[in-house]
Amino acid sequence: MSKQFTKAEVAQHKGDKDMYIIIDDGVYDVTGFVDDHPGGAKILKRMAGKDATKQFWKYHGKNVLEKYGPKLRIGTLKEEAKL
Ligand code: HEM
Repeated sequence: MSKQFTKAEVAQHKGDKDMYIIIDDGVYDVTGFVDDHPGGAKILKRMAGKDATKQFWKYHGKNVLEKYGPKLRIGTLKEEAKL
């Protein structure tokens, strides 16, 4: 079973050497990828620790996640009670 993260846990990983982002229900470690990102490091760093679902699907298709997802995905977003 893949590791589960809360949004609060992901939010702690927003440093240059420790960078997670959320896309849909997946948590991705983009630390080693950020400098290779074809869209630039800056735009990706701005989403560090956050839910980048909307931004991701605005600029990329499913094929991008199929290609890079397996290498970068480290777990799943934990379902949290909605108040
Ligand atoms: C796991 C996360 C991500 C991966 C694997 C990824 C990967 C890529 C790839 C492969 C491309 C080139 C696309 C192509 O050649 O068609 C690209 C372009 C781009 N990405 Fe990302 N990306 C990620 C996250 C993000 C996020 C969160 C943003 C926005 C905040 C972003 C913004 C962009 C932009 C603006 C481009 C350039 C689009 C263009 O030239 O038309 N990316 N990305």
